[in-house]
Amino acid sequence: MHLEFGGVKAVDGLTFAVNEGDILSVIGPNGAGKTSAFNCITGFYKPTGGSVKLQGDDITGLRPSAIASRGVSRTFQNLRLFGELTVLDNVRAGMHVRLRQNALDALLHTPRFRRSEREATDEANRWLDFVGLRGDRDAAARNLPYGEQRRVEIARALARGPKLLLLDEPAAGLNHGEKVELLDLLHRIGELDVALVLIEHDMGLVMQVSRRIVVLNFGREIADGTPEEVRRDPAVLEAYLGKEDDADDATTKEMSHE
Ligand SMILES: Nc1ncnc2c1ncn2[C@@H]1O[C@H](COP(=O)(O)OP(=O)(O)OP(=O)(O)O)[C@@H](O)[C@H]1O
Repeated sequence: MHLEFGGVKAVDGLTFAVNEGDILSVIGPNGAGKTSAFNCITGFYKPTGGSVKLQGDDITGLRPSAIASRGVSRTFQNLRLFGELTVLDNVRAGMHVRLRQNALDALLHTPRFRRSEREATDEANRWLDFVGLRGDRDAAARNLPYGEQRRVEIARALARGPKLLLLDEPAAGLNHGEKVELLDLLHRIGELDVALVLIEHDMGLVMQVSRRIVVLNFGREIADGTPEEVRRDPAVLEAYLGKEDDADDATTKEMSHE
């Protein structure tokens, strides 16, 4: 995949494949092109080269809503909940992509519509249980603490029933306890029929949760391997430390404390 803004190569030849049950992290220094890659996959940007395939179908350059309805869900680096809506409504909003309710049923509040609304509420509650939400589900989303809002965002993305789930810096802004809970949640998502891709700066979390890691630097893929392989890769050490000759231990420490 390639993406250029003017002369800037934001993504310069990234290739990876993920399968259901995979947990893949995309890491790299600030500005490496991670979010740009997510934006290409989800249709927010149109790649200037290459292609994005979902279960064999070419989805390159489709509109974000078309890509979402084919089973690609994401969260954002900065939360994008509907702040005025309740927590439950935020998650139910995620589900309408696939419920395809009939407008006439909705207008007339037919029994079929009421039943489908009840089922949607039950399912939204199950996803909120799954992500471990503790806060009030009938409160406006913006009134929840930050860490809880992040859980709601993940619940909303899961409620869409994705085949591919992209989480952009899910640990950002979380405290230690919340990160421990996130790690557990990510492992449980890994047991669903979902291909999970994370962008994450918290190297402790990345090393513990990922089955595979792709490393980007200046838009280029410089490594792709298991956490152990990537941790020892000289090109990765150089990208993070700016030089190659440091002892492994120093780098490992640096990466895990970022
Ligand atoms: N809309 C845009 N217009 C022009 N340049 C952009 C745009 N979005 C990103 N870039 C540039 O593309 C490059 C990659 O940015 P990107 O945000 O994808 O990096 P990142 O790896 O996600 O960084 P971070 O870890 O800081 O979020 C950077 O040089 C950035 O300045």
